[in-house]
Amino acid sequence: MPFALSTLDIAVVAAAVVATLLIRKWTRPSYLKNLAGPPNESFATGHMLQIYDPHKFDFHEQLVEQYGGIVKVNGLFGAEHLYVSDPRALNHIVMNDGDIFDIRPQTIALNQMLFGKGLSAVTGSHHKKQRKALNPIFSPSYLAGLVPLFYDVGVELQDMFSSRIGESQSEVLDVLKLISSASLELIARGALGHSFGNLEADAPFRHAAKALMPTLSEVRVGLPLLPNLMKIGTPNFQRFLVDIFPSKPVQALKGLIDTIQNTADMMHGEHAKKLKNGSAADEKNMMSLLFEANSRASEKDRLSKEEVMGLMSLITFAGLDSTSGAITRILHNLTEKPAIQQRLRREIIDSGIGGTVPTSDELNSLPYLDAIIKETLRLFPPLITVDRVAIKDTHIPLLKPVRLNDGEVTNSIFIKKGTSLFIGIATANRSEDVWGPDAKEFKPERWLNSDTPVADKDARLPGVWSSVLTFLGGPRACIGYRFALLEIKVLLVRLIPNFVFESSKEKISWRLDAISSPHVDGDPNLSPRMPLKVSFVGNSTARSL
Ligand code: HEM
Repeated sequence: MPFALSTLDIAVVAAAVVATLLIRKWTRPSYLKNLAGPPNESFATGHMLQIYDPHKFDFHEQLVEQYGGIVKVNGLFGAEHLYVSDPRALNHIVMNDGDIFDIRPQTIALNQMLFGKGLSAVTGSHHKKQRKALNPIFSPSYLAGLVPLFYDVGVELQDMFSSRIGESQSEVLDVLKLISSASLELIARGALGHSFGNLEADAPFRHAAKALMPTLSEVRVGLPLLPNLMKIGTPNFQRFLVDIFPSKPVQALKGLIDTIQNTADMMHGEHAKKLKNGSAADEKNMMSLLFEANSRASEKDRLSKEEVMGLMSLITFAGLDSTSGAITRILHNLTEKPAIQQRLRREIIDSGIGGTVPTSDELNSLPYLDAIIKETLRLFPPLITVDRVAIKDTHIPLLKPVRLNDGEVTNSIFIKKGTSLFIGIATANRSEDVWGPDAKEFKPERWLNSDTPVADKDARLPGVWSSVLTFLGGPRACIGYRFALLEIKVLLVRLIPNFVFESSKEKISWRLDAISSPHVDGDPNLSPRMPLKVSFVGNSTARSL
């Protein structure tokens, strides 16, 4: 008789996993009981529903305002976590003790399930090996050579805007949709050496890319159980469990993962073929260089096929919604501040940059554009928190002492191995201790006078870029931040001098999911959208700028 599991069997396994978790939590005394934090409202969900509530950034801000730069919050079934935004503590967690605070097993399991064995699903020496292999292809000099390729996509995007507006001179367009297709094509051509055709071509991978984040939002509640469930049986058995799991979003996710993995497999095949027939060296894209270097690497440094495929999928998805969301956020912000939009347009037009293929130095020579990007990404980081777990006991110092529940004031906290924490990227980026009393205001000018306009040098954040935490810092800093900045600049340099962006009648709210995305208020559809009124910059306007 073939082996088969009923829904009841699955429920029993899930209940056993939950019971094990509960017993572990109940029998372990809390060493954090003296640290202040909000009262626990639910034993089952702790503060997780508030922390992950995509509409409640207020909760994050209140944590910091009420309890300070390090706060105890509750996780599922009585678990305790820390929420950290104190700059000195963050320097330790992200930089000095960067190897002690790594990604949590849940997150690693999820990343591995989605993208395979790329950077964000590996730790320790595997992680170091992959970073070493990727550093050359994310270097400023290599990326500078990709600008013409980025520029071609920028021109295609501009054409797409123009054709949509057509004769009418102005039209409400879903700006996010257009920018996302440009972003995907830009990663495909620049990073993967592949093209999904013109920006509007229909491709299964395009659908998967668009659907992944909304589908993940639907299954998010079950994700903390993932690492335990992934320990059950062989990969084939786990696959079987997923196949029979009676849930529409889980089945949708399975289909998306298959598309992602099949596409990575297909691209791996294309590159391996080019390497074999000697044409890889003629290609100008990041993966060709990686394949070539990997073929020459010593056995100890060489990446396996599984790792390379994992990296291809990860790079595509890590760079997609984050960067297209960032560009869309910049445009949204500019609709609310027409004078700033006008001043930016004038800077780009007067510089003459963008009419022909710019160099990366030219793109970096526009101070107001730079300031707007920095200020938008500081105030609105696409990832508002990331999570970590301490893999050793350690102490972390604080810039601002906190008062413990017993009344004592302390300027350092002991952290025990196994403690999970949230790094408050957005709360640190908006901290008055770091940026001064106007920290929460949108003021691009603050960047015109200084590269690091912090109020207190000791309060500098450990960010890899401009002392903001948006791309994190330390061993797990975003490896693609220069790619993202170049992409943002190339696309804005094509769009801003040619189009005026204004609000449409629809009200937009940003959902703070794993990656923030814009949604139309009252829209029952979970898919993100950003309708904006877009008009041609008239000749008279251009002259008057
Ligand atoms: C505005 C755009 C972007 C933002 C805000 C952003 C932000 C981040 C952050 C905060 C992390 C750390 C996540 C963690 O450790 O939990 C990260 C990691 C990563 N990012 Fe980005 N990213 C952006 C664009 C890109 C692009 C364009 C690429 C690739 C082309 C990319 C590739 C990666 C990769 C591979 C990692 C994993 C690094 C590691 O674990 O060592 N990102 N990113």
